[in-house]
Amino acid sequence: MTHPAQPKASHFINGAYVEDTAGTPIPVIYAATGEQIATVYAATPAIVEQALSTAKAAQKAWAKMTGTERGRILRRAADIMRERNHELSVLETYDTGKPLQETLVADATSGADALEYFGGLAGSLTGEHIPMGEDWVYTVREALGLCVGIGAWNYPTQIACWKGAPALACGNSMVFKPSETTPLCALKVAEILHEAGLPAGLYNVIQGMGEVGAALVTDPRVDKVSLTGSVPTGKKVYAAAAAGMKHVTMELGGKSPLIIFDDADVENAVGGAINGNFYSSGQVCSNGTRVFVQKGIKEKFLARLAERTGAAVLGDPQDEATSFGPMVTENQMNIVLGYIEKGKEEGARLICGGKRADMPGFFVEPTVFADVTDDMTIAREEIFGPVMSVLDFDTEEEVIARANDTEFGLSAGVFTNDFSRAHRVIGQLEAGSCFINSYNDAPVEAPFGGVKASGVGRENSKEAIKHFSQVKSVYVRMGDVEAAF
Ligand SMILES: NC(=O)c1ccc[n+]([C@@H]2O[C@H](COP(=O)([O-])OP(=O)(O)OC[C@H]3O[C@@H](n4cnc5c(N)ncnc54)[C@H](O)[C@@H]3O)[C@@H](O)[C@H]2O)c1
Ligand SMILES: NCCCC=O
Repeated sequence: MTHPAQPKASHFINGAYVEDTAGTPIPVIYAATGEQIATVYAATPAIVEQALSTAKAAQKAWAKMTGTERGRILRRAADIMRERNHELSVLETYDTGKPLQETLVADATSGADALEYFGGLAGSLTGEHIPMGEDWVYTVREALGLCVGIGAWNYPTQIACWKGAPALACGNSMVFKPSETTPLCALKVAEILHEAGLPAGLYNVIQGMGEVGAALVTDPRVDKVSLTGSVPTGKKVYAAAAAGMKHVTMELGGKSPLIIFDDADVENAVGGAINGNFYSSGQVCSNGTRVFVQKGIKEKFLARLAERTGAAVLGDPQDEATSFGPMVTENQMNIVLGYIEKGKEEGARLICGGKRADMPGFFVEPTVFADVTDDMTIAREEIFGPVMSVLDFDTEEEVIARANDTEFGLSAGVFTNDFSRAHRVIGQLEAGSCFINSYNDAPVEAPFGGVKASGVGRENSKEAIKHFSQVKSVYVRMGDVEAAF
């Protein structure tokens, strides 16, 4: 019998599902059991062409509609997503393995927030009037044209919406390629947008691996590329986009610092460290995986952390009582287990976890290492799994320098009851998305993105509008034109 997660077809183009079984088959594996639950096919060159030409053709009429008309469709799509939250969350759980307890509150709901927020902004995208004596300049905020979105596998619904909603609000069209690991959820986003009244051709989803992504990025009809992925992929995609002088947004990886001072509320700091390391089984780009703890509270912090981590419920992700799911794939599990072995070999002290869980599926126990030093592999490389490194520090000055000593700069957090110190420290941290006495909040109203190797541009908030539109300026002369001859 066909699994309920099997989509009607692999691609969604020009307002309808499209299949082309000549493409490479992509198995969809449910991470909690290892069972194949669906198959999609990578886009053939014919499918890539169909998606790009349809998106190119549809965009101009969409940009001519008023922002209010465009926004109404996005807000309708948000309402449908909220009505279907349970069904979409179950699918997200099949796609990623993340527990339903999480997907019910963090995925379709976050996608709906983006559609609602950018739908609300669409009618207010105006230019300005600049007086120049009796002459004047006016500016117009215009769409970029045809945008490509390429997604990572940890938040397939959210990424499809975080890119699609601002792109469409500004009058662009989009071809979105989900990660080949989680190809299912973006198709539902496309289906819902069209059900809400989006004209055909404006939001298309095609499947495939890196080659399909590369074919999209290098196509001369494409005006903008927004990638969520790793730093190595980001470097390739950014270079390819630059060759065609395209706009980019790069949402990439991180190895973010979370700094806990002696005066912090220990219970809150432990909660922040758990949210910043074990949510989505550690598969979150902004995770604060280098937890710097001031020596005075180190042992108290570790004891409470081990106790609370021991309360994680590993199990069937579709059971709402489960609070901790598997790694997305067997490969990702093996990468994470490899890092855990490295941590042990390099002399970090294992506080809890440290191995594959004894159950079916790709589960790795939530793992905490203490006495981690800055040079250890687990403190330098992005693991993208449930492995927390706890490092000691003495002074504020020292911890700021060590926190910044990385190529990455996505996020950073500080826990302290001294608010002058909190702002002083955050002000010196090289990171794009920061937290004080909290960790990993990502509301649509706040800009999200990194500095240094972690990325270029911002998603969410009014900032995202700047990255999906451009400004035309028009000088208007009211008098005669003077010329030299
Ligand atoms: N900053 C953020 O917002 C954010 C959010 C989620 C994940 N991430 C990062 O994503 C990474 C994990 O996701 P992943 O393993 O799917 O990343 P990845 O870099 O392997 O792949 C990302 C996407 O890029 C595509 N791709 C690969 N090569 C390409 C090429 N040459 N041209 C065009 N597209 C290409 C892949 O098919 C996939 O869809 C982590 O590093 C994580 O930190 C960042
Ligand atoms: N909820 C924000 C997740 C973004 C990165 O993985």
